[in-house]
Amino acid sequence: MAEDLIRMEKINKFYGRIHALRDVNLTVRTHEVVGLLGDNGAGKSTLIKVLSGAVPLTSGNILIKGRKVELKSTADAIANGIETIFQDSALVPQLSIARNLFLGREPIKGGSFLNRLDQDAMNASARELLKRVGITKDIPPETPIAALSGGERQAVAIARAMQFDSELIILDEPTNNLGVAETQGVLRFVREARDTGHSCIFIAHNIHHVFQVVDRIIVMRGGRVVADDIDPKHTTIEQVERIITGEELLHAITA
Ligand SMILES: Nc1ncnc2c1ncn2[C@@H]1O[C@H](COP(=O)(O)OP(=O)(O)OP(=O)(O)O)[C@@H](O)[C@H]1O
Repeated sequence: MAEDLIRMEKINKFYGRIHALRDVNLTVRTHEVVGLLGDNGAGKSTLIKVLSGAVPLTSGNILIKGRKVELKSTADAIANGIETIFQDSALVPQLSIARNLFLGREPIKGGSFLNRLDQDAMNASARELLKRVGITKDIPPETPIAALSGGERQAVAIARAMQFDSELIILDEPTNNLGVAETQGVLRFVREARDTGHSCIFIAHNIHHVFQVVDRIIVMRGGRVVADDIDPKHTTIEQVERIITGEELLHAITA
């Protein structure tokens, strides 16, 4: 049985008087893709922002492999192996694929008095990574991000997370605004990430996309987790829709 990678325990978040997260418990195991679903305002983004260090929690604990951590910034989360790909992904459009893959962590060559970016090393790694996430089209690593399609950008963002061996990759609406083929590409990258040992949290409004790729589904409503162990192989999309809207409560309320 896979071990727990992440445990969030009794997480509460207030934005002023708005109680956005209410005693939320969430577990992500190693080598697992979890789908996080819920209607607008359910608390998904807030939960992910807490886990990625982007917003502080009001109360509760976060444990990584059983060790309590404090995630005060996104840098803290990255240092703890958690990489988040937000909707408006943090890639820099003007810079090349290779530069974006290494942004902030560029390899340096030349010793102490001649520090400069090792462009060749970056390009070689970039080619390798693009192949790994399934971009088989010959896109040179020097290509600026601005010249890529939405799906290709998501692929670069996922490759970036895989590159630094993040144990948990969080994808916030990665298939938003993508065409059919591009969506399939992103779903393939997610599977590839899992098959190479990463865990993922996948947030999407499109339940069909979630069903194609996740091992387990968690549903939030009104700031709470209302179901956390939905097996997409044994549940229909319609049942999950009813849990999201509150018409059906198949599973025990966990919070
Ligand atoms: N920065 C903020 N300041 C005040 N309230 C906020 C802030 N961010 C979110 N909220 C509120 O917290 C609650 C949860 O919002 P959140 O964005 O986490 O939901 P969501 O499930 O991600 O929704 P969506 O699918 O629309 O992105 C909502 O009531 C929202 O209005």
